Amino acid sequence: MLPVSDAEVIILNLVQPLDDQQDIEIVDLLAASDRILANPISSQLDFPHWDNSAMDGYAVRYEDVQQANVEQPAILEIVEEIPAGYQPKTTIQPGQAARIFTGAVIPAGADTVVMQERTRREENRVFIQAAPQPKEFVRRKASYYQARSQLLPAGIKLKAAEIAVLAAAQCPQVKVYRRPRVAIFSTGDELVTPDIPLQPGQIVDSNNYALATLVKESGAEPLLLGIVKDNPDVLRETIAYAIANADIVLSSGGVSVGEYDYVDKILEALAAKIHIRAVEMTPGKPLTVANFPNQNSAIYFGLPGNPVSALVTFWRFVQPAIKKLAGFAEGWEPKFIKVRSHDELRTNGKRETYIWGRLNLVNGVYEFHKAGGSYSSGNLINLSQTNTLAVLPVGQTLIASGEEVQVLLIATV
Ligand SMILES: Nc1nc2c(c(=O)[nH]1)N[C@H]1C(S)=C(S)[C@@H](COP(=O)(O)OP(=O)(O)OC[C@H]3O[C@@H](n4cnc5c(N)ncnc54)[C@H](O)[C@@H]3O)O[C@H]1N2
Ligand code: MOO
Ligand SMILES: [Mg+2]
Repeated sequence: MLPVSDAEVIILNLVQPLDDQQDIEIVDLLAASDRILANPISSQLDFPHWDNSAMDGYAVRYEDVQQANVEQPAILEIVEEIPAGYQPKTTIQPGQAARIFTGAVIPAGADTVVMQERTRREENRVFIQAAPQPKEFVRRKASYYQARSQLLPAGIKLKAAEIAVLAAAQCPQVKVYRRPRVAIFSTGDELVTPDIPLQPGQIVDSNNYALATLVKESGAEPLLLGIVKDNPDVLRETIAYAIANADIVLSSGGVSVGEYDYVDKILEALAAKIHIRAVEMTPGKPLTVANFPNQNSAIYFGLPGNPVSALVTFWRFVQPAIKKLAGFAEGWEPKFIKVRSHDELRTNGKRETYIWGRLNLVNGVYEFHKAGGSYSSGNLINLSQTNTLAVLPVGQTLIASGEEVQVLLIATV
C-alpha cells in the first residue's frame, strides 16, 4: 500500500497553482483579509518617509549636549515647536533646540532627540540634564524600508500586519488570487439531509456539512452538489459536472470495495487517470485521487465515507492541495510539531495512525490529550472539540504517557 508521504508527493505534484495573470481579482483592502496576494508590492515611499522623532522631547544638535548632566545642564534656546504633521521652518543652529513630539519631522540642523523626562523647561529655554546617545530617538528615513525595493512578495496571505503595510504603501485595492472552487458531494442511498425524518437504515449526510466548512476555512469557495444516490448514471453526471466546474472535486463514500462503491469505475469511464486508490493510513485507507489529463487540471479526491476518515484525509491531503492551488508561494505542506502526550497512545502499527484529540496548555507547555470515547472512523461524535491529530508512524505501536509525539494541528489551539 502507498505510504502517506508518497501520497502527499503525488498529490502536490498534481496541483497546478492558479495563474497570477488570469486567476486574479481586485479587491478593496478592507475586504482583502485572508486572501493571497497575487503580485509583489513595492512602494515609491521610504519608510520612515523622513527622519522623525521617537519621543516627545527636544530636537538638538548632539555636539551641544554631549557633556550635559544634572549639575551642568546644557541650556538651549527653543526656536520652534514641531507637532506631528508639521513641516519645520527653521534650521537648528548651535545653542538652539526645537520642541518636538513623537512622529514629528526632525528639523534641519538637529540630529538627536532628548526625551522630555531628561529636561527641565524655563520659558523658551530648555535645560538638558543628561547626555543622550548620538542620534538617539531619531527614526531615520528609509531605515525600515527603502523605496522601490520589494515590500511584500506575491503568494502570501494577507493578515492584519500585511494589510497595514499595504495601507501605508497607499494601496487601497489589491490584486489577489481568486478563491479556488471546490465541488463537494456525498454518495450513498442511506443519506438524507438533516431536515428529513429518518427511515430505518437512513442516516444524515454529515460529510457535506463538515467538508463545506473545511473548504471555507481553507479560503476556497464550496460548490455544493448535495447527496448523490448509489446510482452509476446519476453519479457519472454529477462527477462530469463537478470536474467541469471546479478546481478540486471532493466526494465522500463509495471508494471502497463494496458492490455499491462506484466512484473508481465511473472515474475510469470518464477517462480519469487514477493516481491513488488506497493509502497506508488509518483512518482513511480507501482514498481515490485522480485527474483528467484530456480535459482540464481538476483534481478529484474520492474521500472515504466514514465521517472521521473523510475529515482526516481532508486535513492530511486536501488542505495542502488547496493551499498550493490557491497561490501560496510556499508552506502548503502540513506542519507537524512535537509535543508531550498526556495519554498513552496505542495502535497496531500496521498503518500510519492518526489519533484525534486536543492540545491543552498545561503550565505553559502544550500537551496532547486524546479524545475520550470510542475510536472508530464511523464515530463523528468524539471528533467534536478536537483540534489536533497525533501521528504514529508505521511500525510504532505505543507512545507512553509523557512521551513526545508528532501532531498535526487541524484548528487554531
Ligand atoms: N471489505 C472491505 N470493506 C471495507 C474496507 C476494506 O478495505 N475492505 N475499508 C473500510 C474502510 S477503512 C472505510 S474508511 C470504508 C470506506 O467506505 P466508502 O468510502 O466506500 O464509503 P461508504 O461505503 O459509502 O460508507 C462508509 C460509511 O460511512 C458512512 N457515510 C458515507 N457517507 C456519509 C456521509 N456523507 N455522512 C455521514 N456518513 C456517511 C456510511 O453510511 C458508512 O457507514 O469502507 C470500509 N469497508
Ligand atoms: O480507513 Mo477507514 O477510514 O479506517 O475507516
Ligand atoms: Mg463502501
